[in-house]
Amino acid sequence: MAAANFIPRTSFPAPTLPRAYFLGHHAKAIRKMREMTADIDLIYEVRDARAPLSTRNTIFDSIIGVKPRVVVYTKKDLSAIHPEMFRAWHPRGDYCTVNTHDHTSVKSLVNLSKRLCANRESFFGLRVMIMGMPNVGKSSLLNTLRHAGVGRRKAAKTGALAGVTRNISSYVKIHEDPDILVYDTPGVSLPKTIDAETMLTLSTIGSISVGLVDPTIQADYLLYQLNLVDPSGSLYIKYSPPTNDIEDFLTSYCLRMHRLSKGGYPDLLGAATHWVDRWRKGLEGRIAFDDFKNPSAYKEWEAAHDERRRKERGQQSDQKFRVA
Ligand SMILES: Nc1nc2c(ncn2[C@@H]2O[C@H](COP(=O)(O)OP(=O)(O)OP(=O)(O)O)[C@@H](O)[C@H]2O)c(=O)[nH]1
Repeated sequence: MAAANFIPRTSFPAPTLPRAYFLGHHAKAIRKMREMTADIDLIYEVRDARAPLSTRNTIFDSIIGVKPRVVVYTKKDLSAIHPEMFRAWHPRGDYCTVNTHDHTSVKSLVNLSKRLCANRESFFGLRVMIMGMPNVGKSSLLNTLRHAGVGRRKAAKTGALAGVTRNISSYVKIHEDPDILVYDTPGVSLPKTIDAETMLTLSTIGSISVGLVDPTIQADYLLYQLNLVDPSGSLYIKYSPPTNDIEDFLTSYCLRMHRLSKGGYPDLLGAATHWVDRWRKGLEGRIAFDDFKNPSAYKEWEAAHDERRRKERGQQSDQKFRVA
């Protein structure tokens, strides 16, 4: 189809998807977090800056209660969301955006933590617990804080796949004078049914287990999102002309990237995995899910978004959904 005539899809047909990703160690972690929070002074609630709403887990609200919390948006180097959006969402300033691969970007988090807990007296120092969905970068954050604060090496194992951390860590000192002690926790997903759009977003950014959602569906959802951002197809033009057809796109991608199977046929599944992974790693540019427009629209959008999800949960038989 000629680029000038190209019209992107305005809705994505809800595919048949698993609507939950809640494992035994998630439930165990929640129980343990509830037990431990009485002795915790501050929570770092970690979300992915590419999908700030989809990686917000409301179960944490009930665990955290009235404890001070800083929302930490990781992967800011991969996110296309304007910093103003985060500022508009957190007018009290109790958040920060970080790239956990950059030690300088976590310093503001330490300063904010000291400020938030300035008037408390404790023999133990400031005790912080990190919480967040799987694969959002919690362990990477801990390691970077430790390196920036006390110059020590990696304390927690990290990995590109969801579910690397399985148990709550013992505390790790990330700052001296005042002492700041941090506990890492396993990524926890939503214990209830997840709406289709959130499930697609979480799987495309890698926050649920590989294999739960077909890579071709992830690639199709990515193509749909990229076409919404730029209908000229510029975000993937080096592989294919603008298209709404994932098979056409993946076939062009295979030819361009020489991804052919033994008989010379395009390896569509391999291409889907490869392309999505390149976006996850930032090799194709920055990306944003959860559809952000401008700061003033943010609050209304968030309310509409939550309402839509509530409705969708009530009408699970719906075959189609629209992105706001
Ligand atoms: N580009 C970029 N990658 C990041 C950032 N933070 C984490 N990552 C990568 O994201 C992946 C997941 O990071 P982890 O720290 O293991 O995530 P986690 O939240 O501890 O994961 P779970 O063990 O599933 O709970 C790793 O490949 C990290 O290198 C970031 O700020 N920028």
